[in-house]
Amino acid sequence: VIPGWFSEISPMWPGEAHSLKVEKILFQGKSEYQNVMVFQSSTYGKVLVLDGVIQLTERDECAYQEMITHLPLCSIPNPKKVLVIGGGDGGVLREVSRHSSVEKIDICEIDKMVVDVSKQFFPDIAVGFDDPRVTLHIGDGVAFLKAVPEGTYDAVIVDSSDPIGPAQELFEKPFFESVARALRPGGVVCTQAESIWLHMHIIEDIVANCRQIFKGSVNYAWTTVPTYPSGMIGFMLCSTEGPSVDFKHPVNPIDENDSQQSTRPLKFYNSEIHTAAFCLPSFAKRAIGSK
Ligand SMILES: NCCCCCc1nc2ccccc2[nH]1
Repeated sequence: VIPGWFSEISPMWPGEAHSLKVEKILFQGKSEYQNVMVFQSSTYGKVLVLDGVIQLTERDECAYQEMITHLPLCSIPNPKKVLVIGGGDGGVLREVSRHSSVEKIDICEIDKMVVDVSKQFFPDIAVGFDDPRVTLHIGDGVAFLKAVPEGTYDAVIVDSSDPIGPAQELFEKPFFESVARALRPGGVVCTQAESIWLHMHIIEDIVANCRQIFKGSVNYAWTTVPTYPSGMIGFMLCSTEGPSVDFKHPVNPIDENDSQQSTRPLKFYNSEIHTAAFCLPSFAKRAIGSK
């Protein structure tokens, strides 16, 4: 351990560790589910850490939040009802609320401490909770989805941490089946789907499960996030049987004159990077291969 530095050491990425210079530790706590820490970094703003794993930094969270939200929502013509599983920091809610067609946003986050800490230390991210369309449920997303009537949502966004910890079940087949049941025909899901550099086997298993469960499109996309291990993270984009969805070509662009564009313009997402996100290096195309 180097004094004044935080290193992200984990058995999920053996032999490597991204480090950030620490100015000051702002919060340390233990919730029912995990250790929670916030620190002021020297160059990436404030940082949220759960069980020693970096979840977001103020400087690069836009890349993750904007892509995980707009890749699905810009791929269908008129999203009305959206469910967020995880996402307790509020960043996905902030991005979903840019879509004026959306009438209802449900969010199910298991750890209340994540919500409270985000509101206290990351107000520009937790601003998402202020939207009147949002209903917050504190609980397990697996149980929440079992109680949801069939065909309720146009889109589900699974903004989870990694498979080791509270989010483990969100990477397993039964959960994907319950997501498919909760979506309307031609509905879409976007999940946090790890890195092709670190977790290709996990991704292959997820893709195989999704190909069995989602009879529409199944695509892997990715974005760069400097403070995530390997500097990138991927997304699984799937649609249910019904009106076809071409994830690679946004049919529902963010309307430029939407209220937030003037006060809070998009920092990362645009329609070109939407399409580019689905381009994969050859080793990943071979392993994931979509027709
Ligand atoms: N090693 C990559 C981790 C990716 C984390 C993404 C993430 N981490 C979260 C924590 C709380 C709420 C929503 C979150 N979304």
